[in-house]
Amino acid sequence: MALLAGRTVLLRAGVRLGAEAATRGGNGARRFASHRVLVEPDAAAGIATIKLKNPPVNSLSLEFLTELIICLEKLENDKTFRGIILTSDCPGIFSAGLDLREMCGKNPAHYAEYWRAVQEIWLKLYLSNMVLVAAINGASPAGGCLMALTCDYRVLADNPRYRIGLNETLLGIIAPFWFKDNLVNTIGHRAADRALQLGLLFPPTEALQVGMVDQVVPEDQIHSTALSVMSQWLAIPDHARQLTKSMMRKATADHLIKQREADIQNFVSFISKDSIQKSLQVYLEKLKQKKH
Ligand SMILES: CCCCCCCC/C=C\C/C=C/C(=O)SCCNC(=O)CCNC(=O)[C@H](O)C(C)(C)COP(=O)(O)OP(=O)(O)OC[C@H]1O[C@@H](n2cnc3c(N)ncnc32)[C@H](O)[C@@H]1OP(=O)(O)O
Repeated sequence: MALLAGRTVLLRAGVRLGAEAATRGGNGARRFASHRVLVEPDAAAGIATIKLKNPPVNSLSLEFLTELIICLEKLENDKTFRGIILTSDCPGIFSAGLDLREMCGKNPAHYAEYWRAVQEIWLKLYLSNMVLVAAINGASPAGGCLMALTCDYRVLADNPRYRIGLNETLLGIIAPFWFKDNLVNTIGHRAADRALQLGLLFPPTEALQVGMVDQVVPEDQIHSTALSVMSQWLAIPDHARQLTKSMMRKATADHLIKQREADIQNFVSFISKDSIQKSLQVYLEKLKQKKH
C-alpha cells in the first residue's frame, strides 16, 4: 500500500486504484500506467521512462502528485529497474510547476495536505536510489524546474521557448528553503542568489552556461541522448553510486525532513495571507488573458 507520511494517499487524494492499468510489455516487464503518469519499461536495460501526462501544462495538482508518488514507490521497490528517464507527454511543456489552483481559494487543511505531497515528491525524487535523468522537452518553470533539479542529469531540448528556472518571485511568492538548497547545490550560491531574486527563467543556451542543465540537444535527439547518458551512469556499480549520491544529498534532504511540519505550517500561513492570495489570483488571471 502506498503511504504518504503515514497515511493512505489513495484515500486522502481520492485517487482510485482502479484508475491504474497493469499489463505486460513486449519484453515481459510489468507496465503500469495511471491516468496521468505513463511508464514505459525497458526491463532488459533496467530503465523506465516516466512520461508526465496532465494536459494542458502538466501542472502539479494533488492528484497528479499522488499518482507520481505511487509510481515512484513502485519503481523504487521493483528490482528490475535501476534508472528512470523523466520526461513529458505534453508537447512543448515539461511541467508548469505547482498547480496554482491548489494554492488559491482553498482552506488551510487543503494547503497543508497539498504541501505535504509537494515535500513528498521532492524527497522521493531527490533521495531516489535509482539514476534519474531528466529529458526536458518543454518549458519548465518553478516546480517543474525543481523536479528536474532533483535528477542526476538534465538534458534540455534546444528551443528558446523551453525556459527553465525558479521564477517564484515573479508571482509575488518565494521559493521555499529546500527549493533554494537544491538550486544552490546545482548552480552555486552566487548564480542561485541572482536567479532566485530575479525569478530568472533561462533559455537553453543560458541554462547550460549557468549549469542549470548539463546538456542541450536538438529536440529530436532528447530521448536518445537521455538513454546514452543513462547507460554511462548505469555502468557504475549501484552500491558505490548510491552511497555517493546519499553522501552528497543527505544533509540537504535532512534539512527538510527535520523541519517538515514547521515547513508545512509556514507554507499554510504564508499562502493563506490575503496579499499572497491576491497576487496568485492576479497571476492566474494574467495567464488566462494571455490568449485573448
Ligand atoms: C515564510 C516562508 C514561507 C515559505 C512559503 C513558500 C511559498 C512558496 C509556494 C510555492 C512555490 C511555488 C512553486 C510553483 O511551481 S508556482 C507555479 C509557477 N508556474 C508558473 O509560473 C508557470 C505559469 N505558466 C506558464 O508560464 C505557461 O502556462 C507555460 C509556459 C507553462 C505554458 O504556456 P502555454 O502553452 O502558452 O499555455 P497557457 O499559458 O495558455 O496555459 C494553459 C492553461 O494552463 C493554465 N496554467 C498554466 N500554468 C498553470 C499552473 N502552474 N497552475 C495552474 N494552471 C496553470 C493556464 O491558466 C491556462 O488555463 P486556461 O486559460 O484555463 O486554459
